[in-house]
Amino acid sequence: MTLHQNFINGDWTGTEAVPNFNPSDTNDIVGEFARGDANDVANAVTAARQAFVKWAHSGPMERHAVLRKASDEILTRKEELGRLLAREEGKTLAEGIGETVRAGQVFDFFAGEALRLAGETVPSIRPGIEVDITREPVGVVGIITPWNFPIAIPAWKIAPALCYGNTVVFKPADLTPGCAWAIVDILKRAGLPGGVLNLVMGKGSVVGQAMLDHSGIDAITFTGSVATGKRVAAPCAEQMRKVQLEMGGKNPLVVLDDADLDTAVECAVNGAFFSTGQRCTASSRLIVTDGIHDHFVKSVTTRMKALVVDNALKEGTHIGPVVDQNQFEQDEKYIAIGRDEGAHLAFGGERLNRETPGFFLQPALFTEATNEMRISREEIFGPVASVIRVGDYEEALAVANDTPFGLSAGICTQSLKHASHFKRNSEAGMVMVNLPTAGVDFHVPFGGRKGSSYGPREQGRYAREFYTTVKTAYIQP
Ligand SMILES: NC(=O)C1=CN([C@@H]2O[C@H](COP(=O)(O)OP(=O)(O)OC[C@H]3O[C@@H](n4cnc5c(N)ncnc54)[C@H](OP(=O)(O)O)[C@@H]3O)[C@@H](O)[C@H]2O)C=CC1
Ligand SMILES: O=C(O)CCC(=O)C(=O)O
Repeated sequence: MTLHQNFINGDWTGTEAVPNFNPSDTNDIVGEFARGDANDVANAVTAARQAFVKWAHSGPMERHAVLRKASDEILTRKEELGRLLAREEGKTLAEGIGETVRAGQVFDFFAGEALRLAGETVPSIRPGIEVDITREPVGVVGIITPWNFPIAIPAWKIAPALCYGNTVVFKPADLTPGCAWAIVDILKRAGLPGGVLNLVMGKGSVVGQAMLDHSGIDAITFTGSVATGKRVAAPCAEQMRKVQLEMGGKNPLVVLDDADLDTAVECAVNGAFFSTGQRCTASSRLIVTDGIHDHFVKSVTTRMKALVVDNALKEGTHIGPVVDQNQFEQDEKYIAIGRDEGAHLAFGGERLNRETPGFFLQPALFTEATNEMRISREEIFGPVASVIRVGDYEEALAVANDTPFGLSAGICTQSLKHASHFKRNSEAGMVMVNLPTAGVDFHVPFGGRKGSSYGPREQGRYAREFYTTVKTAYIQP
């Protein structure tokens, strides 16, 4: 089996390798991937610092060309890369291809942005002086990504980093190195100079920690759990470097009496269970008013019974496996906690046996849940959702906002008054009306409030707030 090596200073390197398993079929080894260490991180940082001198001053056309070529190749190979994604992460093939397309679109967007770099000239308050405001790259950016969007999240961090003239040390999740390796290989062949993008695969506790400890990294962008996010933030504050954290969610979907039932059910099922519920934007709290509650629960349950949970690569599968044994145990643990707390397991929650040995879990729906229960407050990150019954819109809004998180929030209603009020008063970074809480556009800001996010927004033009630093120059000609 081919060894997929790390990529440092323009060279493939590394001999120690570990197999990467398919969560739909643990007999299937996706590939052998190198595991780096602190020494590799040090070499990658040195290479990135050296390459920064030139890349920071590269012209917009050079950056545009590389990003554009990468986009073209990702889109051309979307079936193959989507299959790799589904095989290593467990999303269905359709979801894997969809995410690959999203990654291609992100590179295309930032290829365009590279041609739109601009500054401002403003008159000074002092006569005869000119003031220029320009943006410069931050330097060497450390990128640490999770397993749940193994091609889209690396894309929406790497593309803006390169677009704005930064160089990169990239550590993907240990569970999903295949997509990360493919993106780096594509960018190398797209003409990126050596050292501009360095890939160090391996464990967070080793490679990620070495990145946090290395003073040669100027900024760190991270997506993952709250616990790790806090570990990333602390040394960044200590060393006064820029940090951007995208973490968990406990996203509410409010369903009001006047909602269109079919729309509400689709939003709930898609938001809560698609991608096996492994999305930080998943709707894990379904907050439903009294009048529609019983119809809603019945219809969601009926819809859940029709979901096919099976091998991610099999045609007809709606829900793939949980990503690995650890996550499976976490999901099972929370299902037990929900029962112990007194919520009613209305459907699902059991392990499923399929033709291939994988981590298949029947999506679970709790009813009679309260917002105080741990299943309503802590991120489970699996196909588990709870229905919380409320009396009216005001109570629904209060419950929706009563959470340590604030990433995405949704409402299903036909009332413009309630939709507008919710849009204004929801304490979340993203609000959806008659749409699932998960599934976002690639060209607009992504991020949340409270415990969900820290630092500037990701994606779209707003990404430049993190990947650039502003310089104000005063000139007396
Ligand atoms: N909100 C979100 O988007 C996501 C949330 N999660 C949540 O996190 C839980 C655990 O998933 P997991 O992937 O382990 O999430 P983590 O937060 O542990 O991992 C995210 C990334 O951080 C790395 N990392 C881990 N420890 C350190 C460290 N000490 N220093 C620097 N980097 C580190 C990981 O490396 P490694 O390769 O070793 O994992 C991975 O690349 C999930 O059950 C879920 O609740 C997970 C993924 C995404
Ligand atoms: O819902 C989406 O489209 C994106 C979700 C995401 O980025 C995440 O789960 O980390």
